[in-house]
Amino acid sequence: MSRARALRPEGVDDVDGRPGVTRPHLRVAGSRPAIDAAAAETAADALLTALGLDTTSEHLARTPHRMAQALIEMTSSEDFELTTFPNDEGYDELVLVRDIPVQSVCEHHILPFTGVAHVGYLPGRRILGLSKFARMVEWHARRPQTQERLTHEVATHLTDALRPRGVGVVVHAEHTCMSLRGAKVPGTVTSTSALFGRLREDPRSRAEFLELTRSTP
Ligand SMILES: Nc1nc2c(ncn2[C@@H]2O[C@H](COP(=O)(O)OP(=O)(O)OP(=O)(O)O)[C@@H](O)[C@H]2O)c(=O)[nH]1
Ligand SMILES: [Zn+2]
Repeated sequence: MSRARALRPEGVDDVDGRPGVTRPHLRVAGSRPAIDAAAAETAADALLTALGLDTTSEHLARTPHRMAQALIEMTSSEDFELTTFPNDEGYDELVLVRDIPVQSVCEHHILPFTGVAHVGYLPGRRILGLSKFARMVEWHARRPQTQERLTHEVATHLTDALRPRGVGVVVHAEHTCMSLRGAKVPGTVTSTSALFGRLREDPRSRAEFLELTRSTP
């Protein structure tokens, strides 16, 4: 099953003949093969055993199952319909949805990173259903990621879907691979941004966007 089909450039592709409703497009890297939950559980059992845990004990008997299910849940996003509307009023100021929760997993350690995303755009011919900003962030976050790629993917997705005059995405997140292990620096926040169009090129729009998205979790 393909995750979704590619959007038409103008972002008015349809789902079941409904104009303005699209589904997320394929990732540049290609769609992911089907998840094998049974194999994941067997592998989790082997990993726990290799770590010296007794998965035959009553306490841990279902831990390989839970572990596999938890990892599947944290790295699987649900498709959604991306509803857009015509910008009949010609609204041309910034639309910004702030503090969207980010829950992702770093692809280097398969450990969570969490924080917030601020997503905004300067509308062109179409506007986006407000709930879809959060769905879009979640869709790109629920897989092994880097924060940079996540930020860029959301900005690209919004650009493809709406062809707006400008797009800006800022993500502030804490990586548990840095806070709980390794460097062990809890409280460090990584900030990333992707700015396209006027939000990148026009100094006033850029400054306004960055000022409004400065806050961290
Ligand atoms: N750029 C980027 N790096 C990340 C992200 N998530 C984790 N990393 C980093 O990926 C790097 C992997 O480096 P390695 O040296 O191979 O891994 P490691 O030996 O576990 O490194 P330490 O974490 O320093 O102990 C680490 O520096 C992580 O902090 C991310 O979203 N973006
Ligand atoms: Zn990591």
